[in-house]
Amino acid sequence: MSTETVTIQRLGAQGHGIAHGAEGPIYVPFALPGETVAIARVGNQGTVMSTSVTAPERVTPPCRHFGPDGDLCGGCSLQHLADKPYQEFKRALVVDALKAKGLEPDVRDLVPAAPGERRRAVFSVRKTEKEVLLGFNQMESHTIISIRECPIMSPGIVGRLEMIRTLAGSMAVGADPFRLTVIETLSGLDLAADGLKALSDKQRRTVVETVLSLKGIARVSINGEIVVEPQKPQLDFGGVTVSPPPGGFTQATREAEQVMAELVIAHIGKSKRVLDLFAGSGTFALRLARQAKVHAVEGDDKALKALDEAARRTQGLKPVSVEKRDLFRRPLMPQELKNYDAVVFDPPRAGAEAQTKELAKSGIRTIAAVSCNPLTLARDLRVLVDSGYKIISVTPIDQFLWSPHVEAVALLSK
Ligand SMILES: C[S@@+](CC[C@H](N)C(=O)[O-])C[C@H]1O[C@@H](n2cnc3c(N)ncnc32)[C@H](O)[C@@H]1O
Repeated sequence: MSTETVTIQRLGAQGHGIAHGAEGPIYVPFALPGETVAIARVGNQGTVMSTSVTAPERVTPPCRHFGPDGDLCGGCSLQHLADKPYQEFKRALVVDALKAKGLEPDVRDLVPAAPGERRRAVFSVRKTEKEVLLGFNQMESHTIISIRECPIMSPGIVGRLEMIRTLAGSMAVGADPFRLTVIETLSGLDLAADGLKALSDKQRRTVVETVLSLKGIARVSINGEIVVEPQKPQLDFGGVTVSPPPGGFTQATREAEQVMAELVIAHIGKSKRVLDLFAGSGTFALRLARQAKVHAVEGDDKALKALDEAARRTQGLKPVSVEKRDLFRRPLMPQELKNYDAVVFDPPRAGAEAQTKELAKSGIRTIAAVSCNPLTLARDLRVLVDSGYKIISVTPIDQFLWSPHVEAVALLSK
């Protein structure tokens, strides 16, 4: 370890300050561009010991768990940056990724997120002799910071943290950590635990009794199996009610989902036959089915079943068909793509490389690409642009407040 004084030049993709050292970049978490800081350095990582020049963009973090003045909760990395530069940083993640692939389309302003919007959280849990730790891993560590507040999460989750902690404690087997995904649905909280050892019959009964004694829990599942379900969890996709499978994918905020859906629907316009690829439980497919015939393709059986069931139950939708398919290994081929006028695709972080190569050979005129990873989005858009598609706009959307993650919706046509 060595100590030195550095000036921060810019923010890196993870939201860390970057100083230019003699041997390359030095990454300094919680330091901002323009700040001069004394750091303790190990390799290319610096820890701030003191600050002699403070950036005017620095603000007081709203959460007691944040940063070195808190307990280094790893849930957020950018609470110390003022709104405007924070929003510019997020937009630049998209602009820079596109630029690196030679693309300079019209990138709109970031659609911002507000505190209290997150309806989905993935907690780390561990039961110790003294207490149940429920929170997020400390930055770059396995230590769980047991949270008492969280400004990004919805009041429906934060207001029930103690209840969730009690329930998590009743599920824990030994001292091994596990993951607990909590989604606030219209009918109550949907809790899905993963990575837990099998419960004894007695422990299962305790979990069921605990849930039934509490208010506001819709369902508890463990390793994908429903343990107790006082209410079916329900989500609303543009007026269509869906019961998602345990632990299934859900957009993290309703607000971001709504913006993404509006952009996609407006672009797809009057197209009559629409393909939704990586469809999940139907976030886009079910909304689009109000105006078009939709074929939804997805790799997760249970998500697709939820989509199908919601489509059958809802009056007034155009026909919706579903197909379970691994789109990485078996993308839809140009011959199959002939049947559609428009496509929306919303892949996981790895992107949709195989599928975009086939879309590039198709005659489909209208494409909406939704992405949570600007790097793979840029790679996939490059393929489409090279085959004659024009990017009309790219809209960055903040769904993960104060993290370095950003969503984007790219609209293309040819
Ligand atoms: C980012 S989510 C989007 C889901 C949906 N569009 C939504 O907005 O709720 C990505 C989806 O891709 C699915 N998926 C992941 N890998 C896949 C694959 N190889 N083939 C098909 N679907 C896949 C996941 O199950 C997940 O539902």
